[in-house]
Amino acid sequence: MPASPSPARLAAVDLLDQVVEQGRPLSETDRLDKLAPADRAAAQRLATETLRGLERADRLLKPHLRKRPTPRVINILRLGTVELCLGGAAHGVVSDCVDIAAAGKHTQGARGLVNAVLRKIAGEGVTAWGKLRVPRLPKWLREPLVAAWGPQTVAAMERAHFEGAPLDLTPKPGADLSALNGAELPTGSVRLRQAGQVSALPGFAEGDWWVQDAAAALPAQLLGDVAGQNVLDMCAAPGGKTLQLAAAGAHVTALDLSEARLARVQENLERTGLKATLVAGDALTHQGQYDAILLDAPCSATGTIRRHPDLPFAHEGERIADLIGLQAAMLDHALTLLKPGGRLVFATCSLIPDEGECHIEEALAGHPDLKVLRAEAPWIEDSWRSDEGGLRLRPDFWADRGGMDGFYMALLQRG
Ligand SMILES: C[S@@+](CC[C@H](N)C(=O)[O-])C[C@H]1O[C@@H](n2cnc3c(N)ncnc32)[C@H](O)[C@@H]1O
Repeated sequence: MPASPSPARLAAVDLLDQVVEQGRPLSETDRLDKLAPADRAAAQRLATETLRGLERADRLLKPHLRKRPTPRVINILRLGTVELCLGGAAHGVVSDCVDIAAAGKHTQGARGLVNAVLRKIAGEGVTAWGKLRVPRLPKWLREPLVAAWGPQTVAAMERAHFEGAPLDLTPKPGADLSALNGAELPTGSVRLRQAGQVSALPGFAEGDWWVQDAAAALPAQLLGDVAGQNVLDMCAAPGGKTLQLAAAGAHVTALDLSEARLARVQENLERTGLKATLVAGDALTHQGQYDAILLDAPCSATGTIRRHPDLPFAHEGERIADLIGLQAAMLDHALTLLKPGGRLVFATCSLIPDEGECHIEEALAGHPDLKVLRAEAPWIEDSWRSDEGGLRLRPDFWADRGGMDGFYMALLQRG
């Protein structure tokens, strides 16, 4: 009888099948729900590391595979290859991958192949790994990014994607995060290089902080002092920016189309002891008048590939044109909800200018009473400023600190 493989590795191979073979993003999986929290975190880490290194793994595996094995066997080999090349202990990785093959009706026959290939990788592949090129973005995304930012910048972005992302936390005002031994960033986020299971970290249960990339924490800060103001967070879930605005003393209306995602905002509010009014509804028809609005519009999320390396595999950009139309319509409607003199931050976690800079150029052309305000904060670097007055953040920025998500944001005011 074959030994049982580790639940985390087995789940990670299932996740790879889902992403690479079925084109389904990791965020849509329920495969991890029944795992213990530590296994869930390990499976997630193994799957994301394998997706980041997939191009390199395939290059190392190719000379050892005379006939192409089934997709499931390839994914077992990819997982094992990446783990070995990132320093995994050869005996444990190889025998577990063999056990994963042995556990499947359609993969049992490939046990010998998995064993032989991974032993070779453990012997020779590990040195070759570091000499291979940094994995590239797929063509559908690489081409428009090269057109927008040039080949050198895109290569730097790809290096940042391959590095992966640290865990950034936004502290609740007044909370003491010293037990986490993180590094405080100039923008106020606290960065942890090695995090593990988030819910086991000190201060999680007490609601002292929430997980939020350092770049994602900036749009809410651009609104400035919101204490006592009525603020609409127009696409609020899962709620990182709602929490920031509530913690800054705003009366927040947190709107989102998805009731299921709003439930996560509610959980986050309860855990942190913060307050906001939750509204399930459509940003395109919502009514009201607000002192300030944060529009963190749905987008391609291409700025988050460091954390979500499944994204380029899960689709080929076919929804981006629709998203661009939706973002423009949301911005137009948001402007009608703003009191005279009110401020609006438009933001997307995208690397594509059509989802960022271009919207602001068009909004300025279409609304003569609209202006872009110069964002002022001590942590803003000149290289972040874009021509139309917004901030363009890229994953290759802050390279020596561990990078940041790609984001676009602009602070607007109606006359
Ligand atoms: C980029 S996410 C928002 C992230 C959030 N601001 C945060 O910081 O946690 C975009 C959100 O827009 C919501 N959404 C999509 N279409 C919408 C619509 N028509 N009206 C309101 N919300 C919408 C999605 O459900 C998703 O939660």
